[in-house]
Amino acid sequence: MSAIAAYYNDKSILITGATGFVGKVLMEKLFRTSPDLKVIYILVRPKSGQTLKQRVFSILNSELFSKVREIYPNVGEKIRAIYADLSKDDFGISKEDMEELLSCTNIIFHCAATVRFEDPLKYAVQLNVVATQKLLLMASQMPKLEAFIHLSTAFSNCNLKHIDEVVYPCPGEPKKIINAMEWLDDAIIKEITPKLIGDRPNTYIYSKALGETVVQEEGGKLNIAIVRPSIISSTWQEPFPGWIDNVNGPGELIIATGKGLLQLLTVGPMTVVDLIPVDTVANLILAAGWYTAVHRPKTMLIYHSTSGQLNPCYCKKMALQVMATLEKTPFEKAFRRPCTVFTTNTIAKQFWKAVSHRIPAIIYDFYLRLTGRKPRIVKLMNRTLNAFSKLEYFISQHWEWSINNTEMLMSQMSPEDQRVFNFDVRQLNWLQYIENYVLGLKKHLLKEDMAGIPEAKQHLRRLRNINYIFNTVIFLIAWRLLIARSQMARNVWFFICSLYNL
Ligand SMILES: CCCCCCCCCCCCCCCC(=O)SCCNC(=O)CCNC(=O)[C@H](O)C(C)(C)COP(=O)(O)OP(=O)(O)OC[C@H]1O[C@@H](n2cnc3c(N)ncnc32)[C@H](O)[C@@H]1OP(=O)(O)O
Ligand SMILES: NC(=O)C1=CN([C@@H]2O[C@H](COP(=O)(O)OP(=O)(O)OC[C@H]3O[C@@H](n4cnc5c(N)ncnc54)[C@H](OP(=O)(O)O)[C@@H]3O)[C@@H](O)[C@H]2O)C=CC1
Repeated sequence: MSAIAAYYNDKSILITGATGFVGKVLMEKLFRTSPDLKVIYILVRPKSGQTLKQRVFSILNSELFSKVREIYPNVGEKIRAIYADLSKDDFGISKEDMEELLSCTNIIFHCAATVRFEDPLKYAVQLNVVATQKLLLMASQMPKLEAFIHLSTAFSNCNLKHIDEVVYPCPGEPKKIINAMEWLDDAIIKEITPKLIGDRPNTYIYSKALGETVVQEEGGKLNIAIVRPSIISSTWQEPFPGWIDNVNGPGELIIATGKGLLQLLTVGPMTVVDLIPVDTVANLILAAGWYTAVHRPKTMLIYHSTSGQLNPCYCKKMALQVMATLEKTPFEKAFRRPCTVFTTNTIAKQFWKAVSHRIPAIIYDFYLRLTGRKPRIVKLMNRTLNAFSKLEYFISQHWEWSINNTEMLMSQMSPEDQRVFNFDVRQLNWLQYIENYVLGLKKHLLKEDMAGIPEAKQHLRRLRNINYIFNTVIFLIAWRLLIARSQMARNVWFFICSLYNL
């Protein structure tokens, strides 16, 4: 049997962020590989009118958990959902729940965070720094704790081009920043945010970097490891290929491309996009938890969960595969036919943004107004272009991450562990993976049925015809105006007419 799977059997595991993208996959894998684990405590808040119980119920009844339900129909009995809001002082956890957590927890996986790039700095610090600090304090009072795994991001030091497995100094001492966030006025915080975050692109990345410093400085005698994934994407293999329920990052751009909203990609032919499948990340987290608890390394280890070093995914190749998949299995109700222009030129980019994005959106909204409907495309286009400009940072540059610790971890695992908790991305076939990713977005996120494909194709054919007609009309108008103004154009026109005896 796998030593890692055996390790988690009989353990009480605390997961924060278990309702999120990574947390769900982590929990699913734990139940599937270590069904004899004692309990998984999850810190959850009520959300969108759903109680804790309803949230857990909908996760356990989702497609992601279908294999777990087969193996283990009463899986719900092993989950203890504990009310907690990490943005509150003491997380709002009741005294009894806190006592149980402190006395029973063996391992903590800290996945919760706010991942929105542009949250106000105060909120990002509250969630990604202060909550981490409080969780460390809780952990220090847990007598049975064996390991604390903190999830950060590979981009926490994206101001550097080569990133080692160390915690780098961050502008601003966490304690001072936390203090300042408590008493400074929101308007002042907003004003000083660009100065504070310095050469990091947004408040999310900055707060994750600060969070790492807190882990290093305040981890004390705890047995800690940090896992830094790059751009987390749909599942590669487990529990089945292509699962995703999150629109963050590439998903947002692929959907916008499939719906014909985004027709531009600012990448060169050799630009690498550092994708890492979510099941690979979960496997690495579990392996790191086992290694930290069992081998107790003397210093805190940082593991990069990235793909670029071992098996790079070239952005242009990826985009072409996205387009090829969309050709076979288009998304429904597209605004325009999917099409991508590749450029790295700033002027060309602005031109395409205006000509193939904003102008068609304005025309379509005008048409909606004329037909008595509510205009909505300009707003959607602005959102898409805004999201694109925020994500562009991560595809227009290149980073290198050291993977010594990750490789060391793999070498410490038995062949059986390497198979069950596989995070070796060298085995990944990107073309097949991207196809499954696009299909996964269609199925699990957009909830589109494969039976709707003929209708979606028909819709795209209509859009193509409208496009032809539109382009012909524009060409004729432009030509007519040119003939009216230029003798040369008139001569060319008469020449063409004489050729055809018109
Ligand atoms: C061919 C392709 C190749 C791809 C090539 C791969 C490139 C791939 C690069 C990725 C690179 C990431 C690398 C990060 C690495 C970490 O560690 S990041 C962790 C993950 N976090 C993220 O990815 C978060 C990124 N997103 C954000 O922070 C925010 O969405 C943005 C981009 C700043 C935009 O913020 P915003 O303008 O405030 O918009 P937001 O509040 O998100 O949306 C408002 C509403 O508009 C909707 N909306 C937003 N955008 C859209 C849209 N495009 N369409 C429709 N509705 C939309 C929302 O659903 C929302 O609706 P409600 O929920 O209010 O009903
Ligand atoms: N996604 C990515 O591409 C990457 C993510 N990461 C890191 O991985 C981790 C997980 O990210 P991911 O799963 O994608 O993020 P999600 O946004 O999907 O999940 C975030 C989780 O944090 C929880 N959470 C947020 N705020 C609170 C709060 N106030 N109280 C309690 N819980 C809260 C959410 O709960 P709720 O459901 O209630 O909102 C959710 O469970 C994060 O630490 C992130 O920084 C690193 C690199 C890339």
